[in-house]
Amino acid sequence: MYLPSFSLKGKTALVTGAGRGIGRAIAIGYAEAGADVVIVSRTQSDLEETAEFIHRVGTKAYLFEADVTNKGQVEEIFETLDSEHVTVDILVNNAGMNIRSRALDVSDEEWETIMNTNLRSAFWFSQKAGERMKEAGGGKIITISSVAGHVALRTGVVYASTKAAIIQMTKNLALEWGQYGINVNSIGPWYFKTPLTEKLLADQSYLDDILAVTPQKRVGELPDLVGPAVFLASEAANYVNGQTLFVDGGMSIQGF
Ligand SMILES: NC(=O)C1=CN([C@@H]2O[C@H](COP(=O)(O)OP(=O)(O)OC[C@H]3O[C@@H](n4cnc5c(N)ncnc54)[C@H](OP(=O)(O)O)[C@@H]3O)[C@@H](O)[C@H]2O)C=CC1
Ligand SMILES: C[C@H](O)[C@@H]1OC(=O)[C@H](O)[C@@H]1O
Repeated sequence: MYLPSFSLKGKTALVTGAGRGIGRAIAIGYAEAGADVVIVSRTQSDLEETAEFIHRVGTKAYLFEADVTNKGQVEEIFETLDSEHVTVDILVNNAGMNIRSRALDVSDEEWETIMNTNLRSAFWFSQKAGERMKEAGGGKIITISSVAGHVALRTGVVYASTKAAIIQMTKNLALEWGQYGINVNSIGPWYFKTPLTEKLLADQSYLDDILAVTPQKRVGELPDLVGPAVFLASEAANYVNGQTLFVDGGMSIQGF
């Protein structure tokens, strides 16, 4: 039999930033693929909405209202999961944010906030999940980068630096943890309409600029991202490691 399984039945996935946007879509998509889902964000009402979708699909949702930039809260999530004998088979480091300042205007506080949210939190979750996956004999770790980590965008140097660092962190963790059956990969989206980008994409001239450098001439729809996320979390990606999959309508290959 050649076709590996794309099912996530019997697996438990932890998705950070699952209160809305891409994280919510991935969490629901994983539930539709059969997984139970641990969902993390700072807004309980958002988490409850996501959980409602998961329950309708018929799998379990574990809600954690937490700030991923607070190491104590990250540790508490894993301590609670351990105490409830919940094993994280799949980790998606999705939580992220951006403050779109020009380089000369970036404040130290902006640097800290973007770095801690986008990069440091992903490393902390990866360490916690990775040590457990090593004991369990394997797992999947997926971190959401961006085309901004691969090509220069006008959306901020600090954000771009975090997304480029994610691409390299993915390679290094794959190098160290591949021997334990852990697959560590990243997804690099171009623009998708979410609360993070809604205002930008509502500006027609900005949208025209985006479409001008996008071979598929459209921004992403959330199902376009959930498919690759399910693939990388499934057995179908058991020999994919250290890679960044750009889900970008061809934007990152756009030349002239
Ligand atoms: N949308 C796009 O076009 C693109 C997005 N990306 C990346 O995708 C990821 C998701 O983006 P998107 O869905 O658009 O963003 P949204 O702002 O729509 O959602 C972000 C989610 O992360 C949560 N979050 C943010 N900060 C924290 C924190 N400190 N602790 C816990 N949760 C947090 C938010 O919840 P709360 O604020 O309630 O905590 C929310 O649930 C990000 O990493 C982003 O960089 C990459 C390329 C393109
Ligand atoms: C494609 C980028 O990641 C995009 O740029 C932004 O301004 C948003 O932060 C999105 O993440």
